[in-house]
Amino acid sequence: MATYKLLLLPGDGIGIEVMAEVKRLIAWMNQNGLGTFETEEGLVGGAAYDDAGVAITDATMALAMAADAVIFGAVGGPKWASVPYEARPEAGLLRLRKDLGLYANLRPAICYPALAEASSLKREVVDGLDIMIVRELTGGVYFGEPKTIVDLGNGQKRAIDTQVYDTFEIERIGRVAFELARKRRNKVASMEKRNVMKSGVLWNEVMTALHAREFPDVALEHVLADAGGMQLVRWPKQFDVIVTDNLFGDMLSDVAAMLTGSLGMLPSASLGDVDPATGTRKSMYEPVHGSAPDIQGKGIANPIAMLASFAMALRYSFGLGKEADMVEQAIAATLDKGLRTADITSEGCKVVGTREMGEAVIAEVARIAGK
Ligand SMILES: NC(=O)C1=CN([C@@H]2O[C@H](COP(=O)(O)OP(=O)(O)OC[C@H]3O[C@@H](n4cnc5c(N)ncnc54)[C@H](O)[C@@H]3O)[C@@H](O)[C@H]2O)C=CC1
Ligand SMILES: CC(C)CC(=O)C(=O)O
Ligand SMILES: [Mg+2]
Repeated sequence: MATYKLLLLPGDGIGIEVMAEVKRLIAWMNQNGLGTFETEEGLVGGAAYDDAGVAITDATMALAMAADAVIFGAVGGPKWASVPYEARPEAGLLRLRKDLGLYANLRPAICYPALAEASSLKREVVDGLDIMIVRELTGGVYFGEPKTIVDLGNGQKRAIDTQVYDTFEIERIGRVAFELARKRRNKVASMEKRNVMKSGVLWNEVMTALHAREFPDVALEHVLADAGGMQLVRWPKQFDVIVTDNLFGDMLSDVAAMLTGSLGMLPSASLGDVDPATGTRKSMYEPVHGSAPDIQGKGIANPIAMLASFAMALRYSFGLGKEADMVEQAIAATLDKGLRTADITSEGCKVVGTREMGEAVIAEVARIAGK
């Protein structure tokens, strides 16, 4: 059995708490012959800033480069509200994404049947929901230059963020979306704002050409991103794959998270190109949520997004699809039994903490694996 090298970056706040449950799962899988994983751990975000004055050190970046996959918790928090902008915790995450070339962020939003009641929307709107948001992750306004605040000298300041997209960036994320759609329900909704943004005009043009040239068998619709947000809460089941830019993808995936019951449910995979020489790709797996300062240290964070992110690592980085299915089935079975963390609780359910939920999921993996 191949040995895989994982770099674990718990980060800050509940990142550390939910990562503890992934560590428990990895240890269990190692002990029970479901995989062979070697783990190393590093600091990122506020934890790295406290230790070394930067949001991620070059040494930790080198470990990330050498790993078969990075498993990331979450960064940030009020403690670091006034650190220099370049050293803010979130800068560590952005550097990992950019330097590892992780341009494709897959954010599946699946509403587990047991959780249809936990959504703020009506059961029939979310029951059976299964959509995939494909967010461009290394371009757009989060990275474009100039990015600055200038003093205008008259008591006013001007903040500048720049939205930049080149054809190749739109094409490669489009390709990821169309290829995923072919394995799903064969539908792509491309979301931009061509009515007010030049980047939206180019996005639309490139997606249309790519579709005609390489993916005419997939249904493509163009949706203005604001209307897309509205449609996501009106009737989300109309969508299969949504492809969009970095900023809109960030926002729309938080919206989609609430369809599934909680931000604590949404996993993600961030992928780079496959290296033709080795057949491998750089990758990082992280929950969609942040460090949740409002609940940190209470032991009540939902570890499911983090555990499901690890399941995505099994599937997308290690070809362990069967094991990934087991973890996902174990999550569903745990929810079916009525166990809930506080963020997804509903009447008649048993509220448990982070650790109890992690242990319950592992117990279900063991049952499914016959161990
Ligand atoms: N990938 C990352 O590391 C991200 C980091 N952040 C950072 O996290 C910090 C807090 O940001 P917020 O806007 O509060 O977003 P957040 O995602 O941390 O929290 C939003 C709300 O969702 C709840 N929540 C999130 N994850 C949960 C979980 N697993 N279980 C139960 N409840 C959960 C929180 O308690 C909070 O009420 C900020 O510094 C922000 O920049 C935000 C988003 C992503
Ligand atoms: C840099 C991150 C904090 C941005 C974000 O919210 C996300 O990627 O989900
Ligand atoms: Mg976000």
